[in-house]
Amino acid sequence: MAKQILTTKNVRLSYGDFEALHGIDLAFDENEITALIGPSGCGKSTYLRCINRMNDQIDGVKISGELKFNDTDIYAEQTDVVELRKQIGMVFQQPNPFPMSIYDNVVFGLRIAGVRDKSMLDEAAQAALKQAAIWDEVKNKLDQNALALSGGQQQRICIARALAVSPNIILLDEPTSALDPHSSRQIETTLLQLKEHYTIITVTHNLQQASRIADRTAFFLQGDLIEAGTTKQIFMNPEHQETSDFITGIFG
Ligand SMILES: Nc1ncnc2c1ncn2[C@@H]1O[C@H](COP(=O)(O)OP(=O)(O)OP(=O)(O)O)[C@@H](O)[C@H]1O
Repeated sequence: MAKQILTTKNVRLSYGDFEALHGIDLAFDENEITALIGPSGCGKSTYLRCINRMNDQIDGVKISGELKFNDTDIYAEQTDVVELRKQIGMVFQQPNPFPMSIYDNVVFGLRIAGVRDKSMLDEAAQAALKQAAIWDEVKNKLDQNALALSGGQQQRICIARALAVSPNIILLDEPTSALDPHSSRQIETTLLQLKEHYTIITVTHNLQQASRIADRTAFFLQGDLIEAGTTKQIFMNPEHQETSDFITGIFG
């Protein structure tokens, strides 16, 4: 039986007086891709950011409920957020490589963690770039500035940067929405390969993308989780009318 790696129970989040999440119960199995879908403003990104405490920095945010990564209580006082983010990495909508070489981008997290050994860094950089399916394109120019790469290549560098610190879970917030169709498909192929080693949670507006890559899909609407299930069930046989309306394009 698949192992649950992350469980969230009754997650509520308010920005000041505005409650953006109304009590989300959702669990994730290891080595699966889950797509979070729903119309704009329904809380997908807010929920995703709760998982590695990226909302903590926002003024006036209140979060309650239980979020557990394996046995770690994500919001417990003693939880080390830097350590948590090593294990739960994140890739954003806009590729955001740092203005430094490809190599320095990929080993950035390892250096922060104190790794200085050159051969360890080299090995980790090569492994992460291979896993992110960009090694062949950059292996001869690792000292080139990452900002000189195309958008799709930059996004795969960002994926490599997230992978280099050996996370368990990778969160992706619309990772392909700023990319052309060819680059998007390359990222999709990469994600499908990565799920062998990682658990992947991705926000997407692209329903075809969700149906192509996700094992499970969760449909959000106005701060509620309407339903979650296998992608096939959500797309072919949803339990709720709102899900069906969204999938068939009646709203959203
Ligand atoms: N920093 C913030 N301060 C106040 N309100 C916010 C903040 N971030 C998001 N919101 C509000 O919370 C609600 C959920 O936003 P969120 O970005 O999570 O939705 P989403 O489903 O990811 O939307 P989209 O698909 O457009 O990215 C929206 O009403 C949004 O305006």
